[in-house]
Formats: sequence, C-alpha cells, structure tokens
Amino acid sequence: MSSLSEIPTPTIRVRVPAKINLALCVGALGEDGYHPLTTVFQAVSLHDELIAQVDEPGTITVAMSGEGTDEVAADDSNLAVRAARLLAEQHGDEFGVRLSIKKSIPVAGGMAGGSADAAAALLACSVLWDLDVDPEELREYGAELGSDVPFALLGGTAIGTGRGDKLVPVLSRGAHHWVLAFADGGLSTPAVYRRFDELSPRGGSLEMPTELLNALAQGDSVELGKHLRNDLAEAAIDLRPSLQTTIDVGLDCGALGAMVSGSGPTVAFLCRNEEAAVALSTTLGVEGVARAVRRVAGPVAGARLITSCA
Ligand SMILES: C[C@@](CO)(OP(=O)(O)O)[C@H](O)COP(=O)(O)OP(=O)(O)OC[C@H]1O[C@@H](n2ccc(N)nc2=O)[C@H](O)[C@@H]1O
Ligand SMILES: Nc1ncnc2c1ncn2[C@@H]1O[C@H](COP(=O)(O)OP(=O)(O)O)[C@@H](O)[C@H]1O
Repeated sequence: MSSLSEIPTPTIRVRVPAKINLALCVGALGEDGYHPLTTVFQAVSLHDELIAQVDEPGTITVAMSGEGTDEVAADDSNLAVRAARLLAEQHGDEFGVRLSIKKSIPVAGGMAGGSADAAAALLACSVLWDLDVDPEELREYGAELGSDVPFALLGGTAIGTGRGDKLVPVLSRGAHHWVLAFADGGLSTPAVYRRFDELSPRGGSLEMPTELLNALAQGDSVELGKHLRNDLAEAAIDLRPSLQTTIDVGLDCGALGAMVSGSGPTVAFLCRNEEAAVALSTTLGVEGVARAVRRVAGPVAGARLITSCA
C-alpha cells in the first residue's frame, strides 16, 4: 500500500502561444484611457509552458524560468498570479496553487507573453480546481486582466475589436512562415501608445483590412506580405530607431513583408516558405541586427492542456 507522501500532487500543464498582429489599426485615445482597435491576431509556434499544482487554500505563488524572467516580478503583481487570484475570488476564494512558468516568449516584446501566462493560469486553475467555467467566461475573466488575454486563450487567427478583446475567428488557409528578430530589452506598451498619441493625435482608420483578410482566406503569403500594417510601428521605431535597420536588412534579404510586432520591439518577417525562413534567420544572425532570431509558423492553437495527472 502506498504512503500518503507517495500520493502525487494534482498537476496541470498548459502550453500557450505568443501572438503577432498582422494588422494593428489604432483609433484615437478614448476617455477610458484605451485606444479602439481593429486588429488581426495570429498565434505563432513560440510557447510558454505553465505547470499548476494544488497548494494550501489561499496560497497562490509563481516561480519563473527562461527568457527574460529577471525582469518580471514573481510576486502578486505577476499576471499569472493575478489571473489565478481573480478566478479564486470569483469562485469562493478557498483555492491554492503553486504555478511555475517556463518562458520562451520575450518579456515586453510585443508578443503578449504576460497575457499568455495569464491565459495559461486561467485555463490551468479552472481545471485544477474543477471549476464550472466555459471558454467564453474564461475569456471574459481574461479581458479584465489585459486586452490581449482573450486571444491567448482562443488562438488561431482572429479579428480583435474594442480594446482588442472582442474576438471573431477568421478563415486562414495553410501555414505562414515567420522569422522573429528579438531586440535587446523590451518596450513599454503604455509608452508606445503615448508616443502614438503625440505622433497621431487623431488616430488611424479602423476600417477592416479586407485585402489582408482575403490573402489569409486564400493562404497567399505573397499577398499577405503586401498588406501587413501596424499603426504603432512609427512610435515604436521612434523610441527604438535601430528597429528600422533590422526591418531594412530583412527586406533586403528577401522577406515578403516585415512589421514591428504589436508595440515592439520584436520584428516579424514573413517568408515565402520554410526554406526561405531558414535562409533569412541565418542571414539576420550573421548581420547581427537582433539579439536572437527564431523561426515560427502560424496559426497555432491557443492555450491548451498538454498533460494532467491526479
Ligand atoms: C499593443 C498590443 C497589440 O495587441 O499588444 P502588445 O504589443 O502589448 O503585446 C495590445 O493592444 C496591448 O495589450 P495589453 O498588453 O494586453 O494591454 P493592457 O494590459 O490591456 O493595457 C496596457 C496599457 O496599454 C494601453 N492600451 C492597451 C490596449 C488598447 N486597446 N489601448 C491602449 O491604449 C493603455 O495605456 C493600457 O493602460
Ligand atoms: N508572467 C509574466 N510574464 C511576462 N511579463 C509579465 C508577467 N507578469 C507581469 N508582466 C509584466 O507585463 C508587462 C508586459 O509584458 P509582456 O506581456 O511580456 O509584453 P508585451 O505587452 O509587450 O507583449 C511587463 O512589464 C512585465 O514585467
């Protein structure tokens, strides 16, 4: 007969993707302090992993390892802890969890890494604590934590309106191959939006990017490359001028299109196929225009359980 100490602690493991914005159309700053958006998100094959284990009631903690974690506080301000706490508060407060996160998504890189961890914590805790929450409700909790959290739960390719939290999936045929150029250090999302306000006080058009949506529906990377758009790019490049060099080098080396990812400073290059992505990532590495280079494909699924044992 096994002793009590041999009974395994219930454990949930979740994988959650980074996002890029294929289009990021930004309107004028609203009275609520947010900008209305029309954005097209795509989840890409760069994932954080989160493990959740039951702990004493009321104890919610996080430990982090991997990419950029020196810059993130592992305390109550951590987005994963806030997500778990929100869920516990909404469902009776008598829950405890020990979270550990292995990060691969760059911190403050414009790829929604913190939002991804919040999404992973929501999903993992809802399963660990056996809560009766459906995906729509989970996305509503997500929107309270950050505008990008609902998309990290949904994944795939989707249009985001409102603050970027109102989502509708879009048809996207085939896979697109991207090369990501990570920069040294992050950029603060609020600071980039503030610079956007100074540069474009009236905001940009929020019209649906129909040509881009058609290119996605047809799985046409060449067309897609022509219609990538990011209204925050000018502000991000203004704050980090070296991003323009990175973009220019990638385009000179044959990328179909390039854009700053979200509020930056990661730059995403669209490639014709996997071979072209291998060649571009090698060249960008040799040119030294990025701290690190990663090849990814999209779209991929949103936050998903990968294993659980009770
Ligand atoms: C720019 C985008 C594009 O997807 O992503 P990132 O580049 O940060 O990954 C998002 O709009 C970022 O979403 P997220 O990082 O979740 O932002 P939040 O926590 O909701 O808000 C942080 C701050 O960003 C500004 N903000 C955010 C969303 C929005 N629609 N308008 C804004 O002005 C506000 O100043 C807000 O206080
Ligand atoms: N679990 C977390 N992972 C990453 N960042 C976090 C986390 N919790 C809180 N943050 C904070 O959230 C901010 C935004 O980080 P992140 O989501 O990685 O970038 P971005 O908004 O550019 O996509 C950073 O200031 C970071 O310190």
